[in-house]
Amino acid sequence: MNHGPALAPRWRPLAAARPAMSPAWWRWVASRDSLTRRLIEAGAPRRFRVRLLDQRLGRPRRDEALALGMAPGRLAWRREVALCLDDRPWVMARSVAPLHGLRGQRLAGLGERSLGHWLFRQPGLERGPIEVSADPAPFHDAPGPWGRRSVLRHGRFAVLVQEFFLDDMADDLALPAR
Ligand SMILES: C=C(O[C@@H]1C=C(C(=O)O)C=C[C@H]1O)C(=O)O
Repeated sequence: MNHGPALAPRWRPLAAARPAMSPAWWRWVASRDSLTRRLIEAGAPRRFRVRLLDQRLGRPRRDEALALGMAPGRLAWRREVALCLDDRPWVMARSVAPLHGLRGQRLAGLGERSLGHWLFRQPGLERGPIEVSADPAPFHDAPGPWGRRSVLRHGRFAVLVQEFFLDDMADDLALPAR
């Protein structure tokens, strides 16, 4: 699902996006607990599944490196997934973790298990500020109302999680367009 270099999304603080956001979408975009869990609950009885699209070591995009405070030339672990309900993608997610924090972590073995499922069981997990974009995912061409990103940390481990909600999710849950 990679379409080569795409424009970086323009990110704004969550609060700046609020006036343009419906209360229904605000509840999704501003939530700070596990999105995986929320999708499973909201999607029931549909079956939740993580579809692994790409997972490899590589350089972060420039905007990603900046968000993580890492030098852009350094290697990071990158993972792109579609979070699906009954095989319909509802959210496209791309996660980027600097390699130097990865010691002892077993992310490569995650496969089609949810990153959030593992992450939110880690003690002392902290989530940084959420930023929002109305631009489409730069790694996938399905349209959607909102994207968001934040850095999650525990100990030396940091991961930038970027999640783009798709129009199909809005349709299935009868959410407003924005
Ligand atoms: C960060 C979470 O994990 C979700 C699962 C992901 C994965 O498996 O790669 C990526 C982004 C998430 O939305 C979460 O559940 O909040």
